[in-house]
Order: sequence, then structure tokens, then C-alpha cells
Amino acid sequence: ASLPDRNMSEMESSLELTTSLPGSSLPPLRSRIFKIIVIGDSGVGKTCLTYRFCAGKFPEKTEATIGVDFREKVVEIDGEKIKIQLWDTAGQERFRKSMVQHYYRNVHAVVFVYDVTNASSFQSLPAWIEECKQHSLGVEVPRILVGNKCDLRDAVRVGTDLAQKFADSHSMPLFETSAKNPNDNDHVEAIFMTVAHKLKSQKPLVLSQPLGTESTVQLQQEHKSAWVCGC
Ligand SMILES: Nc1nc2c(ncn2[C@@H]2O[C@H](COP(=O)(O)OP(=O)(O)OP(=O)(O)O)[C@@H](O)[C@H]2O)c(=O)[nH]1
Ligand SMILES: [Mg+2]
Repeated sequence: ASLPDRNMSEMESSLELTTSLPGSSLPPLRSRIFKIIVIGDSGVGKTCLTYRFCAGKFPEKTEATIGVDFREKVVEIDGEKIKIQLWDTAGQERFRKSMVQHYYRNVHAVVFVYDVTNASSFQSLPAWIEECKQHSLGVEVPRILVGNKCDLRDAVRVGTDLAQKFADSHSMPLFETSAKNPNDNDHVEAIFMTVAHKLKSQKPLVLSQPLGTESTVQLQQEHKSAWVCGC
């Protein structure tokens, strides 16, 4: 479900016009888009995790992502339809370098992924966090840490304790999961929904006039959040 035909500026807008009701004289309503980037070494399973969330299954075959793939899912939170737009980024330097600035522009949340069976993907995390810092991400942008491939139990090289310590030191919640294990389907869903709930609570929609006119919707940001990263 990647969307190669959509241009970058279209993908970078955080509001989307939705079709107006048939026969309605009101202008179309706007629905919100939460842009969430998924970052981490090549092969950790970013494509599989995002595909799992958006398509509900583990992809049969993946190839290294080039640039970025967009995956989207519309969810309803407290009666509001929100489009979760996942940016499945490339882990390989040569496939990402021309795109990096687009990844971070107007981003609402960052999901860092490592592979629990691959210690070096865990050791790379400080470099990924540093990249965020280089792109001046605000403290209000939530970050979460995901250890993937937990189905490969005998091959685990990054223990939960170590990962939890790292997550704590960067004020990030840690989730260990598997994009592959069918029993973890709800878990993968819960991870992204947790981020969406967090974003919705951070940015409540304030309706100052009745719905339907352009000026009605204001996004109000809380100044401080408990769920921030000190990186
Ligand atoms: N056993 C297992 N394999 C997985 C899991 N997630 C991904 N894989 C496998 O790991 C390999 C890499 O997965 P991708 O999702 O393509 O990795 P990526 O992070 O998108 O890699 P780049 O696009 O190069 O950055 C593939 O062979 C997947 O089948 C998982 O949860 N469990
Ligand atoms: Mg990929």
C-alpha cells in the first residue's frame, strides 16, 4: 500500500480535505493526519511492522526500502477520524541520504526500531537519536522504542533489561514485539495506536465555531508533555 504517485508536498500536509457529504452545501471537512516516521538500521523490520499495522498481515517478501514508502491507516479515536501516515524510511545510507530532510519535516512522532536478534542494530540507536537531534526535533515530538523479531526467541541478543535501561535513559517507552508472529498482531496495532492517542491528547481539536468553515479548526498544542525524550 505504498503511494508512489503522491508527491512529497502533498504527503507533508498535516490536514487533508475529505469529500463533503452528498447534497451538502458546506465546504468539505478537514481531517487530521499524524505523520509518524519509522527509523532504524536496515533489516530490523520497519517495512514489515508498518505493513503489518496498515495491511494487517506480515508481507511475504520485502526488499530494502529505497527513499521512503508511505503507508496509511484511518483510525477513529474518541469519535474523530484520524489518518495515521507512516513513513517507512530506508535504513541503508545510500537509499536514504537524499530523503532525510523530508523524513523530519513536520513530523509528529518518531518510532525507533531495532532487531532483538541483532546487537549492532541496538548499538546504532544513539546514532539515530543523534540524527533526530541534528534535525532539531522539538521536545513535544513523542519518541518510542520498538524491539522487533521477538518471535526468534532462541536468537535474542538484546535483553529486555538492557533495552529498558536505554529506553528509560532517553525517556522513551519500550515495546518488544514481532511483525511476524500472528499472536502479536494486536500488539503491533497497539503500539501505533498508543502513539496516535498520545498525539491526539497533545493536540486537541478546538472547535471555536460550528464545523464546516475553514476558520473553525484550530490546533492547540500543550506546551509540556511527560512523554518526551531528552535527546
Ligand atoms: N522472524 C522475523 N523476521 C522478520 C520480522 N520482521 C521482519 N522480518 C524479516 O526481516 C527482514 C527485513 O525486514 P524489512 O521489514 O524489509 O526491514 P527494513 O527495516 O524495512 O529494512 P530497510 O528497508 O533496508 O531499512 C525480512 O526478511 C523480513 O521478513 C519479525 O518480526 N520476525
Ligand atoms: Mg524497509
